Amino acid sequence: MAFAGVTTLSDKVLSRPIVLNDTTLRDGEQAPGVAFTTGEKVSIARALARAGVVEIEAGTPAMGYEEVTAIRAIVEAGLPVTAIAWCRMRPADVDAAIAAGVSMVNVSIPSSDVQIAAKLSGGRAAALEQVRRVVGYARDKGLDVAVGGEDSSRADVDFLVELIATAKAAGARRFRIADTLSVLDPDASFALMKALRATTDLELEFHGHDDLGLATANTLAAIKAGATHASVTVIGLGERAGNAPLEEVAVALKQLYGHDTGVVLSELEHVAAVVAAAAARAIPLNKAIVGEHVFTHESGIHVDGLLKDQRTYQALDPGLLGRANRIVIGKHSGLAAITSLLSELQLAVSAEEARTILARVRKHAVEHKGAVARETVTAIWREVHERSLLNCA
Ligand SMILES: CC(=O)SCCNC(=O)CCNC(=O)[C@H](O)C(C)(C)COP(=O)(O)OP(=O)(O)OC[C@H]1O[C@@H](n2cnc3c(N)ncnc32)[C@H](O)[C@@H]1OP(=O)(O)O
Ligand SMILES: O=C(O)CCC(=O)C(=O)O
Repeated sequence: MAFAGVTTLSDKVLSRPIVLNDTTLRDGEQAPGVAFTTGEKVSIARALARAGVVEIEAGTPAMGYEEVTAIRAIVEAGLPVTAIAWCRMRPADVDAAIAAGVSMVNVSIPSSDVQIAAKLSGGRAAALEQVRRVVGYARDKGLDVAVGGEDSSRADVDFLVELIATAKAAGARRFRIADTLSVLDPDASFALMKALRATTDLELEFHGHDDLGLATANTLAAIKAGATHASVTVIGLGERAGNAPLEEVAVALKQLYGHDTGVVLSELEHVAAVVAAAAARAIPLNKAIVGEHVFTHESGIHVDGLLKDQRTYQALDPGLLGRANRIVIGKHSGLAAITSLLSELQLAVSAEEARTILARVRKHAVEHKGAVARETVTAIWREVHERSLLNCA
């Protein structure tokens, strides 16, 4: 069966590698009330590695001994991932990252004037000096360095260009453009990334938040404009409304643009379950890609179409994700769904009986709020069928 995608990017854009940096264990854990044990952190890292994720932001060593120990346990698990530690722009944070055993740090610097004024002393010039000093310090210690531009989307663009150039001159390999407060839409994400891409050959990572429900769209736009890396979290776990979900970005890149990030799409449901359990968060039934209901159909017109040709109402192949279509019976069912189910159950039904059964099914769905179980449909069929046999006798 062929499932149609809409390819809007040229092969040239897609042929470069796009790396997803999963920050479930850092920004994801910053979600209110979420607190992973060391065991849970290692299990999540394992599930991510099994899913083909090659970079993870493993935590914030400056938090102290427990966090350093957890990050070290991930590093020592020997997984095929680069574990990155998140640090403030301070040598002491870099020392804590070294104690955690990582080979790469993301050292973060406030980049908007409002954050620089509130969180650092000395203004833009001091921020640039701090980048020179701390990036240089980390490089001298043998670490790979990414610089995180916190609140980049509210920063003055000329200053951002200066910050990126300073990071590069100090030895950083990557700069992260963070839409910390979700002030961008996809057009603005594209324009910002394109403008910055034109100024540097550093790796550029886009870090999108979902306060307006635009994190995935913004991330895709930034990738189209030249981002080499994208921050993601499993089920979008993260500060406030969360981050761009790993499963959405990986599947959208594959489905829309045919781009393979190396993420094993059939593992996404499992990794989502591992993270949801550790975070004590339920996955919404309609959560894109991994929600229980995203391949479930009830409406009569849709089910009739699907029974005739799956392409009518299914663009994303559930098989790509190791999942399958499901049809449920409910208030919105039509005759095609009812007769198809009864035929599958090998229960004979006349056209008139099917109409009566459908009316009873609808009433049951309204009275009991929810899909109507097969056993209930069978019981309704029995009553209706026996009554029509009696009427014929
Ligand atoms: C947008 C983001 O996601 S940013 C990442 C947020 N992550 C976290 O906060 C992780 C969890 N945080 C923590 O455990 C603690 O806040 C710690 C261990 C990091 C720091 O704890 P504390 O020393 O008690 O400081 P506290 O949290 O009260 O304040 C943060 C300090 O870091 C400073 N700071 C904030 N960002 C940066 C930065 N990028 N570079 C340097 N300093 C910074 C603040 O100005 C403040 O400094 P001050 O204490 O001199 O006023
Ligand atoms: O500075 C960074 O590394 C980004 C931090 C972050 O999580 C954010 O800004 O949303």
